[in-house]
Amino acid sequence: MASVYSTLTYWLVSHPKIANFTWTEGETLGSTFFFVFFVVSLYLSATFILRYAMVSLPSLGPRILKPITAVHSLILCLLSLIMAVGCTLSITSAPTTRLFHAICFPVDVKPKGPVFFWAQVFYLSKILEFGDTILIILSKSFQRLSFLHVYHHATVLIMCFIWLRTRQSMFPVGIVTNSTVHVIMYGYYFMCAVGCKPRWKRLVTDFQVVQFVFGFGILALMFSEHYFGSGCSGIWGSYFTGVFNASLLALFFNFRSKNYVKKTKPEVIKLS
Ligand SMILES: CC(C)(COP(=O)(O)OP(=O)(O)OC[C@H]1O[C@@H](n2cnc3c(N)ncnc32)[C@H](O)[C@@H]1OP(=O)(O)O)[C@@H](O)C(=O)NCCC(=O)NCCSC(=O)CC(=O)O
Repeated sequence: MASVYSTLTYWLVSHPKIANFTWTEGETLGSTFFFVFFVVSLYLSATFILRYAMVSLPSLGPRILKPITAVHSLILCLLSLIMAVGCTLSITSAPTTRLFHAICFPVDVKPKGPVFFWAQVFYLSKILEFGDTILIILSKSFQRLSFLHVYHHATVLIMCFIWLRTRQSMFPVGIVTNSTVHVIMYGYYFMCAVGCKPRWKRLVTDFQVVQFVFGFGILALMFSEHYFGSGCSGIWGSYFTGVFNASLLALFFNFRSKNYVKKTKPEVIKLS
């Protein structure tokens, strides 16, 4: 057990590429406002154009699409697992006095080291998640191309860029919780794609809702430390995350009530 822990810690935290990672605006891959603007615009316009082009084009068919969808979901499931473990170890293997940094970075924090490395991987993984949208469109499951889906995929990339750009406190906890939820979510999608649709779809949605509620708890802790304690880095980024979190919570409550809450039929009053 100890050797598994030390091997994982070496490959996911202490490896020189991770330990010496520095996020530098304009130098690190995807680290400019232009990049984010370009990628998000490309995503939105490609989604819009493909969506309408596919109306008159034939669907690729499940024999081609299902294996691609399965591989895509499996890759994201495994990548999410690696990010969840990597970021957790990066937080916990730091000296105990720095554990609180997972919630509140000092105001003069430098964007380097393992936690920032995992934030960069997490940020780039959000571009890989755009594949979900392409697969939905190619399969012509247009009812699944919801506002929630497109809004989430586009805005989450902007949020991750802001995390890095503002050295935003709290993002390590965000990476661990979201990656953990995505292990379950992409596991669910993988099983759907290989033809064994799980019965625990509702549980996936509930985990997603819990992560947003939990996010508010952490946000409150961070704000209290920022305004009544020694101060935390990236406070304006935290406001963005808070608003995004609230909008997703509202959209997921709506999704939940539409998908799982049983509709009771109005009682028929018998007139005798
Ligand atoms: C249970 C959910 C995860 C998914 O709900 P859905 O209604 O979309 O689920 P569903 O049962 O229709 O999905 C099954 C279908 O998805 C296909 N499928 C498989 N892999 C996929 C992938 N990587 N992307 C998109 N679709 C995929 C399967 O082949 C199957 O098709 P077939 O039915 O033909 O066999 C839910 O909680 C949810 O998140 N709903 C919002 C919709 C959404 O886009 N979520 C992801 C981004 S939001 C997010 O990610 C928030 C977060 O950060 O936690």
